[in-house]
Amino acid sequence: MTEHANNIRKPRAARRAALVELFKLLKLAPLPRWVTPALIVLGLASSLAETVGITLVLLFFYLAMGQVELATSTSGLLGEALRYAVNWFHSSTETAVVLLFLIVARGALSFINTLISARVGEKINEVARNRVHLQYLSTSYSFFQRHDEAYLMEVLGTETWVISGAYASLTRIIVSSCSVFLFASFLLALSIKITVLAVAASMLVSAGLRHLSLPIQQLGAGVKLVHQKLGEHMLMTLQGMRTIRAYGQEEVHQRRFEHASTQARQVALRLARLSALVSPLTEVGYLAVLFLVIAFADMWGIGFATSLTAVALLYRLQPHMRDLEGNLLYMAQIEPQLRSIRHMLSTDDKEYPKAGHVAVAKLENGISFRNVTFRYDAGTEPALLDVSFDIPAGKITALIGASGAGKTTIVNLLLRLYSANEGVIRVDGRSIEDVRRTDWLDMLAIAGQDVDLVEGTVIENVRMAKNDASEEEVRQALRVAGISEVVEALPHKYDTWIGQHGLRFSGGQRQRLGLARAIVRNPKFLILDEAMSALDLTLEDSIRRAIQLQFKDRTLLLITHRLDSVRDADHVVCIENGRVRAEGPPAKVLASRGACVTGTSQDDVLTYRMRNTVP
Ligand SMILES: Nc1ncnc2c1ncn2[C@@H]1O[C@H](COP(=O)(O)OP(=O)(O)OP(=O)(O)O)[C@@H](O)[C@H]1O
Repeated sequence: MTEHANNIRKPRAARRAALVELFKLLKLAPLPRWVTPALIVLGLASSLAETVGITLVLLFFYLAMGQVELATSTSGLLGEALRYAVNWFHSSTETAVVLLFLIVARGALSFINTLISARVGEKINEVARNRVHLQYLSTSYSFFQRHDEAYLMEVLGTETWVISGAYASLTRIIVSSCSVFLFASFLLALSIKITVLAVAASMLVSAGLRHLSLPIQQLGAGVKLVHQKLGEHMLMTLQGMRTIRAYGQEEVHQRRFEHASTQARQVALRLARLSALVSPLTEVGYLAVLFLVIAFADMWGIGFATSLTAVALLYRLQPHMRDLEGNLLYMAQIEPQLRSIRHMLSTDDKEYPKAGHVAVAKLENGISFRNVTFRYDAGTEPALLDVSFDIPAGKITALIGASGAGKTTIVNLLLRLYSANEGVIRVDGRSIEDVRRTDWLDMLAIAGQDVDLVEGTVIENVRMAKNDASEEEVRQALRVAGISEVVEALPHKYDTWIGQHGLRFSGGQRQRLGLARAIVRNPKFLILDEAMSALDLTLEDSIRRAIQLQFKDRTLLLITHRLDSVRDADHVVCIENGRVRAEGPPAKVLASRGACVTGTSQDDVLTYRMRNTVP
């Protein structure tokens, strides 16, 4: 599903919103106080060098042609300045040297400006990227259930890069505005009439050009959506490679990808076409202003030298106006991206797991669920309803029940991926929400039927549970999980690359790697959620016994469909349709009829396994 957070604003509102979003994002990496004034001063200095340069170019030509009187006949304040300059520069060579100096100075100023802007922009990018990543790791787990993976990838992987572009654009807007201001001042110093005419005509051109804003901005939002769609297809191909090939769906997926890819090209092309129009249209518009000024200057009887200076100033003003228009349009275009980064970073609309404050280091009495009700989504049927049961410390508790009964939901609550809507879960008598989350998670480990192996080596995967585990600890954990011989026989042993999702290993081998990961943590509370469902019964028996031996006197929660495992347990809890059906010693629970028994018969085990081992 594609996220639709892209309501289009009016261009002016979008530009303003983009600037507001950018200023809010700039707070992420507070800028040194000198940055903005320095950028403005540099912008002004560079524009001053340019405007003075233009005046000197004219003087250079007048001197070279031996027509110094043209310089002195220029009107207004600029005329005064030229008359003053004539006293300083006696030859065109002297003027050329100063001109060269001004050109070099302008280049140096613009270089420094770009460097500062890039440095600040990249810093903000980095901080924003890190913050978004941290946000992903720290918000509630349900946040991810509500958001599209491709959208999350797009925001973190692509959109955070936009901020430096936005900042560069902002600095260009500052510099161009400084230039426009200085050029306008020089023009004003030359002739008020010409300035009024040029400003009025320029405003008309600018207003016309802004008509391009809305379509460009809409296409900007469109680019964001098609990129996201393309991302979804990429993820589907990479994550579903095995299924796609098993069902011969390559052609269908290629067709869908190509369709999304074509859409991406078309939208990008339309955007490029419109954006490309900005520059020539601006040029034509401002050239029209220039001709208008020439015509009116002639009509008003303004002298040649004054008209020529005005034309030179207006001509050089053009690129700055183009730059200003282009950057304002770019701001409108990237507003949706800036908005989604800010949305992702905002903390007001998100929930965070409670950190808890009570320190815990051991589990002495056990865990109790009391009248716990939990819904994954508000308004839906509860996955657990008024559930009360105990997991005694230092004992093996088997959690049984038919598929969909609510067993994994109980584990999810224990892992604090979610919080109960009603009721309370207690750890040694204290609410699990009050217990310090990090302490609690340090005490437990989980292995499940779906093993979340990550791309990396065997040893890296096992060490995910304990970063500083020694090689000996890893070896021992692999031994208890019954996988050490398999790993030792591999050419690269512990450094074997396990491939995407561990697909270089069989399902049962993957589960045993997951078990080794849980074991290496040496937890006080071990949860095995059908962690051996892909193993043959003999192997499962021997590993289970090895684990029980290693974790003797620790708290074990086994979610299983195996009758033998249930019989071996000290305590059994049977869940049916989100409610506790029975609880007590194995003999008592297994004697009850219904879901508790059908969920654990050997026949069920086989049916279950056949179902789960189909590729
Ligand atoms: N992330 C989720 N969002 C919404 N509903 C969910 C989610 N996970 C599970 N459910 C629903 O909650 C109910 C209990 O699911 P749960 O995974 O706890 O069952 P289970 O007993 O572990 O099943 P199984 O033995 O098949 O793994 C089911 O109706 C399931 O559809």
